[in-house]
Amino acid sequence: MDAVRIGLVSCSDRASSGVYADQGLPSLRTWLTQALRNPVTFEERLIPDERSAIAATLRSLVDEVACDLVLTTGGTGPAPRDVTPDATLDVADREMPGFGEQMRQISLRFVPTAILSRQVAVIRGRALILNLPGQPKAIAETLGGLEGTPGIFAAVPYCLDLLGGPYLETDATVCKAFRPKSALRPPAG
Ligand SMILES: Nc1ncnc2c1ncn2[C@@H]1O[C@H](COP(=O)(O)OP(=O)(O)OP(=O)(O)O)[C@@H](O)[C@H]1O
Ligand SMILES: Nc1nc2c(c(=O)[nH]1)N[C@H]1C(S)=C(S)[C@@H](COP(=O)(O)O)O[C@H]1N2
Repeated sequence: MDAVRIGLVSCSDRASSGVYADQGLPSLRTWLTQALRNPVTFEERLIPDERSAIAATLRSLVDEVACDLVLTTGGTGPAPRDVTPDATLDVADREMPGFGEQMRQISLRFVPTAILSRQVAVIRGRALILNLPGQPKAIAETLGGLEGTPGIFAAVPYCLDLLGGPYLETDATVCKAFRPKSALRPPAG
């Protein structure tokens, strides 16, 4: 099975300064560890809501650390210090608007304020970068979806195929990934 390197970035002034314990990185790591069958190396960063620091972290994770996928959490709202989507667009080669659209649709089933998230997804080089909201419970909600509505992670494996990345295999009880039949490989033992 292909090895995969995943960058996790928690953008939070209060968690990064120790006001509260960060729950963003553990929530991301837990969900991905349960969902993926591939051997995964996580690269974790906890940083304040500073646009230049977030952009530099994303560039480093993709260009130097060679992450195939990067997920951020936090800083997607309208408050002045919520700048994660802006920093993500700063490092983008191309936008993938479907991810943000689908996340807001899913989140609306949980909170009416879901539309306040400006979250984006972009491609940089051969990597996919996804913004998730800061509420720790929003991570499982948006990645995994809910009854009848697939979460956004269902589309990530095929997206990485198309970018020339590793072939991701998921545990279907956590996340049923979709690929066209022509892109399917026989399941690895
Ligand atoms: N990394 C995190 N770890 C734990 N809880 C968090 C984290 N980020 C957000 N939260 C929780 O979600 C709530 C809403 O998140 P939001 O991103 O609006 O935080 P914030 O008010 O911008 O502050 P900060 O950026 O300092 O976390 C916070 O009040 C906090 O309870
Ligand atoms: N699934 C989910 N999405 C959510 C939320 C949530 O609790 N669950 N909170 C919303 C709220 S209240 C805000 S302000 C935006 C932005 O949050 P952020 O600044 O923490 O990224 O995400 C929204 N999306």
